[in-house]
Amino acid sequence: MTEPIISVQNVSVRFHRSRRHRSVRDLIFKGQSGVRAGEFFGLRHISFDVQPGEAIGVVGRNGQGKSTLLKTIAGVLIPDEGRVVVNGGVAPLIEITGGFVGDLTVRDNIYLAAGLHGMSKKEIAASFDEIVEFAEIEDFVDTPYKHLSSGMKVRVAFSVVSRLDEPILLVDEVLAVGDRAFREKCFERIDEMLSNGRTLFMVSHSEANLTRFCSRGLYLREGQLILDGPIQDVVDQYFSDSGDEAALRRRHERRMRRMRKLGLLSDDDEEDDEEDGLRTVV
Ligand SMILES: Nc1ncnc2c1ncn2[C@@H]1O[C@H](COP(=O)(O)OP(=O)(O)OP(=O)(O)O)[C@@H](O)[C@H]1O
Repeated sequence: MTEPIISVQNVSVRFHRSRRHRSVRDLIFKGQSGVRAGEFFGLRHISFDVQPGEAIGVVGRNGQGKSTLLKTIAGVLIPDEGRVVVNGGVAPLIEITGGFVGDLTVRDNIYLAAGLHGMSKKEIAASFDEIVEFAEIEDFVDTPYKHLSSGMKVRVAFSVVSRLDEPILLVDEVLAVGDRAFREKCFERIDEMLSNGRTLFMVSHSEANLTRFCSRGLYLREGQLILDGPIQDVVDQYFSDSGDEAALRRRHERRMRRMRKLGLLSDDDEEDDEEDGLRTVV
């Protein structure tokens, strides 16, 4: 087996319910494990390795630590305990507003975001038209970023980040705000990146997207990794644990079967449901 591209060893992240930042006292006593009053584990004793080229889907109900895990891999969050080793650059499609400055124009933001991720001015200039064209924001390049719609912001972010020549791609569910046609373009871009040997980490609540892109799944509950296995096993376990979501899925499948019977849907349209957006963050 080759060296893992990502190694997460016994990682814990603690959050405080009412405080954004830890106090000096907390930092001094940081070595202690366990939580103090008001604290809780965002991630708790998580361990796994990822081989280059693997595509991993992260599942779990709201607030169970999925984004926190992606942020520790992106290096945005430093774990309180344990170690995250990432052997390669990361293209983080997470927290869309993160790398962008509202008062700067779209043009300046493209240069800024791509530059922050190590692209030279020359490289950005060479890719600029393609980035704008992919995002379909030709008429808005000189508009302040803050005046874009949320869908347009996601387009710009995805277009820039997916252009980065990094071996690891992190995708949170931000693409949910994009429209169907743009989502499909993004999915095709992700397919291309995977076929070029990229390693993918994707957070999604959509079985269709998880099984389309990922071969392995990680299931988080209350910050703990409760299952690491083939994506279909992980998805099945997740849906069968979440009673409401399983019911929703069955209802959706019944509706699809009915529509297919009536000739209103081809097999290819099957996955087109509200859930199939991803959440992207830069
Ligand atoms: N910076 C922070 N400070 C305090 N608590 C936080 C912080 N970031 C996340 N949390 C909390 O940690 C828990 C896990 O959050 P996280 O965003 O990782 O969940 P998630 O699984 O991605 O959820 P969702 O599906 O709703 O996006 C939640 O209870 C959240 O409120």
